[in-house]
Amino acid sequence: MDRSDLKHFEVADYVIFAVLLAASMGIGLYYALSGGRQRTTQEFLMADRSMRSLPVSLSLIASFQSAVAIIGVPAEIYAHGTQYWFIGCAYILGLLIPAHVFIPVLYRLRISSAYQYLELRFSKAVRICGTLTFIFQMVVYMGVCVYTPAFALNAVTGFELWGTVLATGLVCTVYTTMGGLKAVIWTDVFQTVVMFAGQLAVIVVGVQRTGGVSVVWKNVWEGDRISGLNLNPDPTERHTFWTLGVGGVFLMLSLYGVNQAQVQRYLSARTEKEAIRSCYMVFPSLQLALALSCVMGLVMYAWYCREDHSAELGSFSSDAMVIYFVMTMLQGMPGLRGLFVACLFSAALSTISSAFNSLATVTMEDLIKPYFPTMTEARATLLSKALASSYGLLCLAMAYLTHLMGDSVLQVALKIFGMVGGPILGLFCLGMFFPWANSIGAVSGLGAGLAVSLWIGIGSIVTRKSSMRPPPPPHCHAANMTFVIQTALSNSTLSRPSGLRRFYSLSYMWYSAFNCFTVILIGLIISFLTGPMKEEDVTPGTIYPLLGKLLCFLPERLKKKLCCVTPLGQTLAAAQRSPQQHKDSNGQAFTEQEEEEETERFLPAPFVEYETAV
Ligand SMILES: CC(C)(CO)[C@@H](O)C(=O)NCCC(=O)O
Ligand code: NA
Repeated sequence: MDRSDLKHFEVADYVIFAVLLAASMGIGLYYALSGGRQRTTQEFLMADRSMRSLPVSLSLIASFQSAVAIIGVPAEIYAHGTQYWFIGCAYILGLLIPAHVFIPVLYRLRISSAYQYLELRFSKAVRICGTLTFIFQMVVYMGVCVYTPAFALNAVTGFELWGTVLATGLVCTVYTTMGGLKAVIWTDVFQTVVMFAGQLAVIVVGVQRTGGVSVVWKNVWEGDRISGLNLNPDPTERHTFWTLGVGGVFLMLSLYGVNQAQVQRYLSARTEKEAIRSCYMVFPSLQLALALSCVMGLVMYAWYCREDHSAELGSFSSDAMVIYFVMTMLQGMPGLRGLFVACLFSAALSTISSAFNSLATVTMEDLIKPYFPTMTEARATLLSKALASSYGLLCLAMAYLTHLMGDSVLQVALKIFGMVGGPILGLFCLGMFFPWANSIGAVSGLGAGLAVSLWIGIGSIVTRKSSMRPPPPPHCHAANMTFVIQTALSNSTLSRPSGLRRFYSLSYMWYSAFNCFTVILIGLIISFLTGPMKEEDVTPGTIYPLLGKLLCFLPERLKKKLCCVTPLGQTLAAAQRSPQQHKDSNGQAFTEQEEEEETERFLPAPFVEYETAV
């Protein structure tokens, strides 16, 4: 196909794309002018804690479903078959655990930033380390998110690369800064719908042009794209049921359990029940999103395996190939190319806006407010807006860094989640599940976890060349044989890595779990060496009695000795009873039902100060 034709967009395409941008800006403007007009940080950063579960759930899936997933997952399926789809299994525990463990603890503490938890449980120093790690994670991830759609579009259609990056960053900065979290959540809802519509359009047109569902199925089956359950226990095998279904749970926990972008949404819900319900509602939408991207990869394979396209596709990375496929497929269908571009940008914008807002929140709540307790609300809000927009500019700079990396974008994003998100998950688990962990243990654990994760991560990049798989086959029947031979050859010539190399070749899907356990292990060892925390020193409400629940068969006395029995409701009641922990203690007993409305009264001392300072 003629390259110039790929660049050809009709009026309808421009209109659809313009509608997306205008609607996003419009929502931002609406929330800038309605409600409290974004004059308090409670509104700007927490949406007045008034959200219902449906918008929150759509916003939750939008946060980590960016153009990386829209392009990267089909590219993965096209090249390596449907094994990646098994990550859907990880969504079950990966959402149930946040809903029933992390949300109850964090929601009842009435915090604004997830990292406030770390101060309550450990100390200021741990909180600051946690916050800085999170900022690092999100800033690097944001770079990948803005860069991906711009790069892929540029490679295929010749769209101006840095112009696209700049436009994404600016539009997003404007509506995020104007409308606060309410605008972020409602634009997410709209953008998620556009995202699904765009993917669906490509699939429907693609199946039809390839010759119907049966032809697609026949081609992908003969091309060996439908992967069975791979139960190989080797942890260096990139995608198996274990790496995806078990390692994936930890990836999901680091994103849906403790990542500020998500925690902030849970906290913006009007009740704890509503927050939990929104987490449940993520499950079907996330499965749908995964299914759409996987099917798109299969349709793409079915289309290209009919004849030899290597001349056409030769120069593209597999990510750019996805865009090339879509643009070819939607040729001559006015509006649909525009819809797909809108889909890519919806995915990117909804992720970046969550990142901006959560970054502004943690910078404000964790790094600025505690040190300027007398700051007026007006000034704090102005500063939050300034922060949201400066992170916007920073993300443009990070896009340039991603430009220099060059791996499959999906792999880059998931590696960032595992390398930096894994240790943060470990820190929260250490605090919530292990009452003995102390502050020194937490800081050393996090430090050790980050060091080990950077070691493996960088080691894997340096030694990567040798472990790369051969490129995907250009067509299914004939070329399939050469593919099999190539794979067999590369497997035999590539002798099993030994020693450090084997360590470096750990599947990136294990990064979250591995780094989480490193933090817990080192954290516990250091805590026991420096004197474990005593139960009475732990701030009530910050421990989830996981061990108590897991060891429910042990006799009560032994469990008490292990100090892991206090259920969450009782710890809150204890906060109320203990005078040095709680200022407005009035000795009144409370029942489970009252808890929801009453938590504010049972806040431990540090909170009462925050809340009154606001
Ligand atoms: C984060 C998961 C695994 C959750 O389903 C998925 O959305 C994904 O693969 N995301 C890739 C990163 C991104 O889309 O930015
Ligand atoms: Na998104």
